[in-house]
Order: sequence, then C-alpha cells, then structure tokens
Amino acid sequence: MTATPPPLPELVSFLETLPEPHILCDRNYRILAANAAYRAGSGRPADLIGRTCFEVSHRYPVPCDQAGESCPLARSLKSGQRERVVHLHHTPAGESYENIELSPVRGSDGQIAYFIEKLEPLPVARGLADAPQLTGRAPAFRAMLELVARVAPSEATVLLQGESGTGKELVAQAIHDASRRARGPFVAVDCSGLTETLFESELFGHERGAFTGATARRIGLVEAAGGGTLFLDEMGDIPLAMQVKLLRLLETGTYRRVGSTELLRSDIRLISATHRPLKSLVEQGQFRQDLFYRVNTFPISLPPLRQRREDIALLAAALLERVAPERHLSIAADTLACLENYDYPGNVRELRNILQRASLLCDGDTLQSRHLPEELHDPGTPRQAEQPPCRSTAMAVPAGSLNDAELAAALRAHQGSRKTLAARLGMSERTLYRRLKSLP
Ligand SMILES: Nc1ncnc2c1ncn2[C@@H]1O[C@H](COP(=O)(O)OP(=O)(O)OP(=O)(O)O)[C@@H](O)[C@H]1O
Repeated sequence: MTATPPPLPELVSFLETLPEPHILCDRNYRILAANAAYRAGSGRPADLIGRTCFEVSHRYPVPCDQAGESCPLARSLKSGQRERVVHLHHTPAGESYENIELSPVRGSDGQIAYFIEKLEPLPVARGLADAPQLTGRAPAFRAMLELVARVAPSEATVLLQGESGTGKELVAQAIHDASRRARGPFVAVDCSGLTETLFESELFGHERGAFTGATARRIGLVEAAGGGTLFLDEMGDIPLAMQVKLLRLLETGTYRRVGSTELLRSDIRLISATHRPLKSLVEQGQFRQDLFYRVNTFPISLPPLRQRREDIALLAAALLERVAPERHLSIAADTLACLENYDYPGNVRELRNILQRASLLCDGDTLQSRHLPEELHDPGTPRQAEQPPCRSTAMAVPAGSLNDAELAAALRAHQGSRKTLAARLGMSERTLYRRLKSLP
C-alpha cells in the first residue's frame, strides 16, 4: 500500500462545517478525518482515524466488494467519478440503511488522492426488525432499495411492478417519505374495479349536479394529493377511456372536474403499481402505449418473497411484533424451517397473515409448526420434497381453524379472487371452496 500524504487542513476544516456526516478516506480505505456531524451521531469508536471504513461501518475484515457488497470506493477508483450506493451500516441505533455518496478528490498530479464520503440515513428501511418499515437484507431487496433511494429525491414518475403482497404500497410510501414532498399528502387509489365514471369523478372530483346523486361539489383525489404524491395501485385496471384523461393530466398537468369546463392545474408526483406486466397489456390492446411510456419512466421490480428466502426469518420477527405486539412471540426452529421452505404466492402479506393466524392459535410464547396452515406441511411441491417435511415434529392443524363466522367475514371484506383469498387465509383453494360450500 502506498503511503498517503496527510490531507490539507483546509479540506478537513471544510468538512467540519458540513451539516451531514462526512468522512475523508484515502485510496486504501483508511479514515483520515471525520467531521463533527459524523462524530456526534456516530457512537462509533473514538479511535476512528487510521481504521478502515469497511471495518468501522460494516465490521468486515475486507473491503465491501470482497464481502459481496458493491463498494463505492472501488467503483469510484474505476470510474474516476462520484458514486452513490445504499449500504446497511452498524450505527448506534442498530443496523440501518444509509445512503452513501462518495466523491473523489484529485491531487495536483491529477490522480485521485482522497475520497469524501457523505453518509445519510435512509429512514424508510431497516435491516433489522422495525415495525412499519421496509424490512430486508437479501441482495434482491437491496438492489430494489438502491433504486428507491435514487429515485425518491427526484420528481420522476415511478412504476412499481411486483406480485400481489410484495410491498408495492409500502415502497410507494417509502418513496414519498424520502422525497421533497414528504410533508405533503400521500394519496393511494386502488384502480381495480372502478368503472369509468366512478374513476373520473374519484380522480378529478365533480361539480354539484354533474350527475344524479352529485348533491354537492367534491374535490378529487388529484386535488387532494396536491403538493404530495398520488399512488395509483393496479394501474393495469384503469379503463381505456380514462387512460386518455390520465395521460393528459401527466402531459399537461391539467384536468377538469366532472361537470366543469374550468381547467385546473395539478401539483402531484405520480407513483403507479401493477402486478400485471403493462407491456403485455399494451400488446393485447388493453393499455395505451403512450401512457405506458409516460408511467414507465423509472420502473422498479419488487422481488417475490420466494426470491429472497433469506429475509423470511427477519420479516417473520418484524411482522410478529406488528401482529402481536404485546406477546413477544418466538418461532421454533422447525417452524421457521417450514416458513422458509414455503413459496408464498401471496408474498409478504401472506406471511403476515400466516403469522397472525398462528399467533391466535398459539397459547404459549413459541410458535410451533402445528400452528401453521396445512400448505406449509404439505410435502407436495418439488422444493418441499428436497427437505424433510415439517410434519415430522408436529401435528398438522386441521385446515380451517378459522370458524365459519371468521371465514364469512373474511369473504365479505375481500375484493379479489378466491385464489388470493385462499392465499391470504393460508389455506389451499380447494379447502377454501370446500369450506365456503359448507357455510351455513
Ligand atoms: N419489505 C417489507 N417489510 C415489511 N413489511 C412488508 C414488506 N413488504 C410488504 N410488507 C407488508 O406486507 C403487506 C402487503 O404489502 P403491500 O400492501 O404494500 O403490498 P402490495 O404489493 O401493494 O399488494 P397488492 O398488489 O395486493 O396491493 C403489508 O402489510 C406490508 O406492510
């Protein structure tokens, strides 16, 4: 390793004035200076200077890129320019995602001599269990979070794509919370099942007398979201005729209330979500191509839970705290194995519902595999066949520990298909049909 000349005192005193936490590193990852904001919030070791950034922030013995993470310093050395990444760091508040911006500083010979690293917490996500926030640390989750961190501060229109229950609404809220509009409203609209007329008046509002039943003037959701974010969930379900009006809103920033000729101006950022690939809807003529290009400016794919199984234990702990906050339940090892081995067609929502149900069935303080629904015991699928079935240590709960009244209530509250209802209740479709048939 080549010795690095001590940094100019002017550079160190400049960093000292910056309000955000900053450190100065050399090419060999050694910390040469840390500003007051970093020291104040750090709780990090007092003997920082001379230690490496990977050891202090990650407790890694080797640079991040050798530990399977992207290293902004290595990237910046290669690209010669500023690099940004999201990293999971050890902080006094536990593990926390941080937005890192690394800028190279060149010496008089034109070579990179130092790096200035700015570290800002990404308050919307946690690596460890923390109730309402996005939880996860799997590579697929981190890649998604990196995109969230990049796009949030901009005004770009975002399209979230992912299966039902992967956390699209949570991510939309996270983008809003990390944006300049965070103090403004976040208005979520479920576009599925809205007819054209209902959609138009919901979105744009209506004047008094605009149609039968319009007894008073009503502002629309676009207006309600003014200064904030409008989240359109299930974008693929918007009727074709409404797509034109939505496109006009996005292109010109203007719209009219139903029954009015007055042109109103909107100040919204649009985030939309879909579980159906919009591109194929375009090919089938069900979605306008021009609108597709307009909303697809910054697409983000949310990984299904089965593609981030390593997060299941972490998520289960976080979700259990949410569904049974007072009980501090733990999960038996074989039960966790069942949970980790299941495919989750309903994704994180299904995991949450499975845990909610299990917590109701469990009288003690440890969830056992007999508290899980039959699907998780069923050694039918190829993946489950690879491992010993969970049945070995536990007695399966008869399908449908929900009583008839609970099942009927769930049916009334559910708006999607029977398939998603079955997934949400943690039972097979077959069982659901059988139970529904026998309802009094
Ligand atoms: N990464 C995550 N960390 C913690 N909770 C999560 C995460 N992802 C999803 N959840 C939880 O899972 C549930 C479903 O999430 P959400 O409603 O955001 O999914 P969705 O993709 O919008 O679903 P749908 O397509 O059916 O509308 C919520 O309770 C949410 O809080």
